[in-house]
Amino acid sequence: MISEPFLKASPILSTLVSNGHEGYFVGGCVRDLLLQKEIHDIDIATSATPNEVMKLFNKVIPVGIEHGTVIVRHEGESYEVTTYRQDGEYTDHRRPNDVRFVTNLAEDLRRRDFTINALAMDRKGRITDLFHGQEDLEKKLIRTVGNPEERFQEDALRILRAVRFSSQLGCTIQKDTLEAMYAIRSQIQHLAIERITVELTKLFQGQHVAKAIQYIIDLRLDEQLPIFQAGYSNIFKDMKDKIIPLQSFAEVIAIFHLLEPTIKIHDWTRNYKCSNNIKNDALKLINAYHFYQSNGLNNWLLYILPKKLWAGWMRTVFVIDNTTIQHELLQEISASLPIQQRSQLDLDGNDLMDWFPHRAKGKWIKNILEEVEYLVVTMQLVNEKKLIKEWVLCNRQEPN
Ligand SMILES: Nc1ccn([C@@H]2O[C@H](COP(=O)(O)OP(=O)(O)OP(=O)(O)O)[C@@H](O)[C@H]2O)c(=O)n1
Ligand SMILES: [Mg+2]
Repeated sequence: MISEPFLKASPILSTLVSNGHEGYFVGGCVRDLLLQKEIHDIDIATSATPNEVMKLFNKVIPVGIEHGTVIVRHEGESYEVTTYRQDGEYTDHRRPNDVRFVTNLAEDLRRRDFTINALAMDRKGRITDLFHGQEDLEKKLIRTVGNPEERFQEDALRILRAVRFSSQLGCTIQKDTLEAMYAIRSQIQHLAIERITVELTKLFQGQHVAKAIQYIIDLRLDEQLPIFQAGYSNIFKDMKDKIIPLQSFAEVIAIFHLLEPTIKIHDWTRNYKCSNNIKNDALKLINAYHFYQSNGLNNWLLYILPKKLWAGWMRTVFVIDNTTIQHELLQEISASLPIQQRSQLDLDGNDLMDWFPHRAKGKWIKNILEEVEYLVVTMQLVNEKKLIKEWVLCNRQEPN
């Protein structure tokens, strides 16, 4: 029953227990174990106070003592060990205002969002399930622990989490939970945007993303999100029947933009506070998509599209055009490219200045380099300095 990552973490529970405290694996890791899904992080709940936890373990990082969380490092892994607690209200929509430590597991589980996330497991693999979480997992049902309105008022991110879990697990959202989500939905506007972006990323990665998008439309959740708020309800509706699981938020943005070209990539990345990596990847996906639209699959496309974006680009083309592109074809074209990057060109700025000694440095150098690069990549010119020189001297006597 207990799988490898739990075995690796179980000495932490043993240390807690042998020192007179309680310790359990809790939340998402127990849910994912029961679903036989890959476990990414293991969280531990304990009756020990943060100070007690810090005394018991050698390597600790006090990340959020006021919220009861200490990271314990063990055999190269990090584990969040959190004292049993009840959250106060989240008036800033990021963290609870105050946290009250409690002494028993039941009270800690009661403050959690959904029954499927309110499961605990001891080091022997025995499950504590006070709210029929296992039954709901089997029925694939998302249901809040206790009063749904209270749970969503405490943290409106849970509204998006419910939809995200429906995408990841294929769950249906229980009726009362769904009604509360609809009633409380305007609170989403006050959430920190970074938290929303994380949820949307996970939502689009889920195998059942189409189901999640239907919930977004039915509950009109998009009206609470940046940009969509301004009345772009077409975007989710347009993608509903075509969407497939996406890997990165760059693909999500690229698809949003292709469905609503009046909104630029940088509007999405600014509003959703994306990293430069996401922004650059989204721009590359879009450039490659437009180039493909006008020219089809050719050398230049493969030259401008980094290999790490191939899969995302193929998904983008599939969602927008319903066209499947064979990976082997991309592989074949890429392998046949005469150069992979500008530095492999048998020409640089110094060559050009030698060939045109009377011309002042200027934009013409960049223009010729780009032109030659395109000709070489598309096999219209051989990548040999002698031949490139001939071409340049014949064709580019006039500065441009
Ligand atoms: N707004 C939230 C966020 C988290 N939790 C509780 O804290 C646990 C851990 O939170 P987190 O790691 O953020 O989510 P997971 O459910 O573990 O999902 P993931 O697989 O994305 O980590 C959840 O299972 C849930 O019990 C909650 O009640 N309310
Ligand atoms: Mg987790």
